[in-house]
Amino acid sequence: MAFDSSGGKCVIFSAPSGAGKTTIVQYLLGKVPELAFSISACSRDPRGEEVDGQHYYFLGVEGFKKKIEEGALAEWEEVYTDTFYGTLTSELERIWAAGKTVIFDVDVVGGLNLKKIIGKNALAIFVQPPSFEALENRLRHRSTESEEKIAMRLAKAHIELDRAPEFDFILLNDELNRACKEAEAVVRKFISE
Ligand SMILES: Nc1ncnc2c1ncn2[C@@H]1O[C@H](COP(=O)(O)OP(=O)(O)OP(=O)(O)O)[C@@H](O)[C@H]1O
Ligand SMILES: Nc1nc2c(ncn2[C@@H]2O[C@H](COP(=O)(O)O)[C@@H](O)[C@H]2O)c(=O)[nH]1
Repeated sequence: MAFDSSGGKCVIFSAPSGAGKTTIVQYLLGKVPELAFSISACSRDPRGEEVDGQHYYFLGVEGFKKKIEEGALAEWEEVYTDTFYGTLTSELERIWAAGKTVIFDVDVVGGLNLKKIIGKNALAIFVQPPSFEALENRLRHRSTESEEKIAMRLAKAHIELDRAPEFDFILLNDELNRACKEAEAVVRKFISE
């Protein structure tokens, strides 16, 4: 579906699974009131404490495919086999209508697609883990995925790490507090420009 990408600003956080983008995005939402989170649609079931309409719109596979048919998604992807994720155009419109800057937590291909769609109104940030070993440890210690899913995410991470130079800014997430402060400074500057 075509939509007016000049309606407001966007900050996109992308990274391989486990790099820490959700942690940093949640920190920013607590610190920068001009930001509002783009709640993605997805086809998977809620995990742990996740709430429908807060963490994701949990549509199931059929519900998600219906949104594709309706042209309701600005971008979407089958991020892992049989699991669809995407950005509803209505989310962007809702947030921009409220006069806020959209903040995204999306995978690397989704982030680059959004950067292309939104153009100069987007700041695309790649969250870089300090090493591949650190990424693997973070994913394991989070204890949310099966071994099979961890292996799938790590295989994808190899390809995603090579795409870091295509982003506007590479944020090293070594020490979390330092990385959050740096992210906050970069985002505040972008919003004020
Ligand atoms: N700088 C850091 N040092 C150590 N642990 C961290 C750091 N940043 C995040 N973590 C931890 O690493 C794990 C992965 O972080 P997070 O869930 O934010 O990653 P993600 O990139 O959003 O992954 P996904 O794409 O799967 O949602 C979490 O348990 C988080 O607490
Ligand atoms: N292309 C998109 N990717 C998205 C979107 N929302 C989330 N994601 C990414 O999917 C994976 C898996 O997430 P998880 O919650 O199952 O761990 C992760 O990399 C997310 O960032 C989206 O709208 N579009």
